[in-house]
Amino acid sequence: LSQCSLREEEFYQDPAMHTMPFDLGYGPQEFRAYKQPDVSTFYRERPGDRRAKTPAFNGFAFKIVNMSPNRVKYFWDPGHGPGSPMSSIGPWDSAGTASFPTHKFYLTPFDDETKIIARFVCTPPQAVYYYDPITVEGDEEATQANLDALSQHDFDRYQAHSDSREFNKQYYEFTGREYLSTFPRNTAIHKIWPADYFGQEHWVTSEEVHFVDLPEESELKLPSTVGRDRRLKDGERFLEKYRSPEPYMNMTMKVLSWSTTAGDNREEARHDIRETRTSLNTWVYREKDLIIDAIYRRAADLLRIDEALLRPRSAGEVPEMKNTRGLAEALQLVHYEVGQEYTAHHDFGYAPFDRKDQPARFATLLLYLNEGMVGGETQFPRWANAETRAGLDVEPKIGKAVLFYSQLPDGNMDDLSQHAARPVKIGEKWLMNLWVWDPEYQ
Ligand SMILES: O=C(O)CCC(=O)C(=O)O
Ligand SMILES: [Fe+2]
Repeated sequence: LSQCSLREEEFYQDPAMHTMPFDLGYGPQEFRAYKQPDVSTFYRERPGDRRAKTPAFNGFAFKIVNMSPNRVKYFWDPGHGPGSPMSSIGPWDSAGTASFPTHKFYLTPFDDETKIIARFVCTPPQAVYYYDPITVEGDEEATQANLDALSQHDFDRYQAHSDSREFNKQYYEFTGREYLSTFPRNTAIHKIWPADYFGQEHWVTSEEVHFVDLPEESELKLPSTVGRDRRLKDGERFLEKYRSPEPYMNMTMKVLSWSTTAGDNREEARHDIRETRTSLNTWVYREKDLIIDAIYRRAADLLRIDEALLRPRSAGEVPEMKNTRGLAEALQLVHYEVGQEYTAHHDFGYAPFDRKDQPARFATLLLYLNEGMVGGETQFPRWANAETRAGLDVEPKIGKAVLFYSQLPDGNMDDLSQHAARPVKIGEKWLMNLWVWDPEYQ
C-alpha cells in the first residue's frame, strides 16, 4: 500500500533506452538497448559540456562461456606456482568473477587439472571470453567434423551461444559495453527507479510499520498462515510505537559463520587465498518475526514490488507468477571487525544455460545497522562522474539504506554496479543485505 512520486507509465520512459538494429544472420531485428548517457546530463547540462573521468579503479567483470558439451574447471593463474581453483563450469554454462587487466585464467577438463585446454587474459573492455573448441579457425573441415559430432541438442546450444556471441559484438558496438547476459534475456519484471541526474529525488510512502524500538516478544508473533491471509490488517499496525534498530542485530549475533563468496563451506572460506571477503555473516529469515517481516514489506514498497513476491505464496495468489517461491533471499547480516573488508565485486552471477529466463540478482538493498566507525564505507569505484577518479564512498549511518541495481533496464547485467566494502579501520560495522532476484530466485 505504498505511494510514490512517479506514475507507473513514467517508469517506462527511460531516456537512456535506444533502438538498436542488429542482424544475427536471420535478417534485420531491433533491440531496445541501454546506452549510458553523456556524463553532462548527470549534472543537468548539455551533452558535451563535461567530460567523464576515468576511474582510478580498473577492475572489470570477467565472464567465461563454456561453448562445449564437457564440464571444465577454471583457474586463476597468479603467474607463479599452481593456479588457484575458481569453479567448475558445466556444459554450455558460464562462470565469472571481478577481475583486473592482465589477470590470467586457464581451463582444464573437469577430471584432469594438469591438462590446460585454454588460456585467457583479462583485457578490458572485453568482459566475455568464449571457450570454443568446436570452431577451428581457418579449417572448415575440422569445424564441420566437430559440429557433426554434436548431438542435435548440443548443436542447438552451440548455435545459441554463437548467436549470443554475435549479438554481444553488435551490442558492444552500439553501447560501448559487453552483453553479460546470454542473448536473448528478458528485461526485469520490476521497476527500476530512474537515476537521471545527481540529486534527483524520488519519494515513497509506506504504511508498513517502522520498528524503532524492541517490542515484547508476544507482540512479535507472526500470523501462522502463508499467502493472502498473512497480510496484516490495518488494526494490527499497533507496533508503531517502538524505536531502535538494535533488535535485529542482537537476535542473530550468536550464530555468525564465516562469510563465503561461493557456497557455504567454512573450511573453503578460511582457505580462500583470494581473501576477497573477510567479514562474518549469517542469514535472517523473513519468517523470524514481525520486525523482519516489516523490513521486507517496507523494502517491497521502496522497490515498488508487491510484498507477496518477496515470500512464498499460495498457488494462484499472484496469478502472473507461475512460481510461488519468494524473489528475495533471507536478509544477510554482515559484521566487519577492524581490518575486515569485501573487495570490489558484483552481486549478480551467471545463470545456467538451461534456465532460459536467466535468473539473477536484480536489486541490492543495503541496510546499515550502525555508524561512527572509521572506514567501512560502501564504495562504488566505477561511478560515472566528471569530477574525480576516486570511487563514490557511502558512509554507513543507522537507518540509512542504499539501493542499487545489478541489472540494466535492457536485461543486461550492469558491470558498473561493482562495489566494495572498504576495510574498517576503527570500530566495527554491521549491515544487512537484502537481495531481490529477477525474474525468479534460483
Ligand atoms: O558492506 C558493504 O558495505 C557492502 C556489502 C556487500 O557488497 C555484499 O555483502 O555483497
Ligand atoms: Fe555486494
